[in-house]
Amino acid sequence: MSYNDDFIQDHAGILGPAALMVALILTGLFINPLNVPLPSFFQVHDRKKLRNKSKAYNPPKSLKYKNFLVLVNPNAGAGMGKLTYTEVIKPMLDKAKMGHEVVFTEGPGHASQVCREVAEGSRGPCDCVISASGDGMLHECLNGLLANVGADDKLPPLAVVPVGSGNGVADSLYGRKCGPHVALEKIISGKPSDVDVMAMTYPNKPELGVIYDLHFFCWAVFSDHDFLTENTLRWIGPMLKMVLAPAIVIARMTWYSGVLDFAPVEVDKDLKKHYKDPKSWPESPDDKTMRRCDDWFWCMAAGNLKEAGGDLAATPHVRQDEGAVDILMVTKSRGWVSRFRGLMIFLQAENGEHTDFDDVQIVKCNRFRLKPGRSRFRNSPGHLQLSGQEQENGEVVVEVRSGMMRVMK
Ligand SMILES: Nc1ncnc2c1ncn2[C@@H]1O[C@H](COP(=O)(O)OP(=O)(O)OP(=O)(O)O)[C@@H](O)[C@H]1O
Repeated sequence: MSYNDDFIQDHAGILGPAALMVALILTGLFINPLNVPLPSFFQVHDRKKLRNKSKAYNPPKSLKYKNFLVLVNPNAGAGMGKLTYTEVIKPMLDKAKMGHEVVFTEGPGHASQVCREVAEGSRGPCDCVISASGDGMLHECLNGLLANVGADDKLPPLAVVPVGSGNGVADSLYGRKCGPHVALEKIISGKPSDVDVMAMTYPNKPELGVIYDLHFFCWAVFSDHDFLTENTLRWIGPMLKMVLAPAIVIARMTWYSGVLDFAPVEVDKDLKKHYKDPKSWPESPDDKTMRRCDDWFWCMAAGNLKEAGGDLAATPHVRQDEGAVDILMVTKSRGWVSRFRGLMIFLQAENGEHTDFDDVQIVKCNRFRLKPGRSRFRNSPGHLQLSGQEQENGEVVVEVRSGMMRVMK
């Protein structure tokens, strides 16, 4: 037996864990394949990559907007908010000679408070509010800006630099998986464009006021999915949870009873083939301008932008400024959808091709009312969400406010 063999035998108990530790550190430093949140010490590899790309940025000569407010969620996604600010946002804005104020948010509610101050004019001039975050904090910024808005108030446009786990707004505005450099480049040289806003109220709980969203309303399968990614599976990191969550919701295949009334609007001729004829549903007994879908739902969502996040083009034909949203439904009246079929719908939604399935129904509307019921076997009320943010569950009315906000793109 050689000296090496003796050494291995004597230290067998410690060598295994030590090797594992070294492997983990190397993985964290150089690869991080699961994209798990890492302490800043481990982010050397990401820092270099981001810095080099920022160095290559060549800003246009004359730029109209000068004062940006940057809100950074340091805990969004893989915890890359601060790093993205120091290695991408600050250097690129400096290169473009744009002034900016930065705020690192300290927790939920902070971004909305700052945006409220912006809307009230108590924070100085602001040409654009950039949320370096996922969809959730952008939703907060929108609600802060619109909290006390008057009809003539001129609000700064919103923009988002994607650092979250769900980046559906950035995917829709700047291109899927665009990354922070591409998004910021488009923001810096972009111009404001109108975007519709969904205004949600609770008819039985007026004290909850109005909650706004410019992206995605969901109930049933999408909100079950987002509840898993935001809560139960948050600790395993952004990449793994995005793989596990769809697998879990498809395995469970939960159906919810509910009553949906929607006010249909005309669809462009060339897009009609992707939409269901609203006359397939009866008039609502409560409102003759609406159609009623009283059914079991596996899926019910309303999208104002094409991308829901997580590489799903859930409502691929909607436009951000048409004064309407697209409702996506899978209901029992077209037959109970099997798990395999559910999986196919998820897979096809990656390219937005699910809208051509017979059991997927898409309608365009400018107002809807949802009375969510309970799930079929577990009697669970499910979840209501706006941009992945959990909302109080109950009967809701959603109205589309045409061009109520602007986004920089
Ligand atoms: N410093 C902070 N610490 C913890 N949570 C924060 C902080 N700042 C903001 N938040 C909250 O975190 C939530 C999620 O934010 P965000 O969308 O930026 O991240 P995310 O990880 O991508 O989440 P999502 O899964 O919604 O995409 C929001 O509700 C926001 O208010």
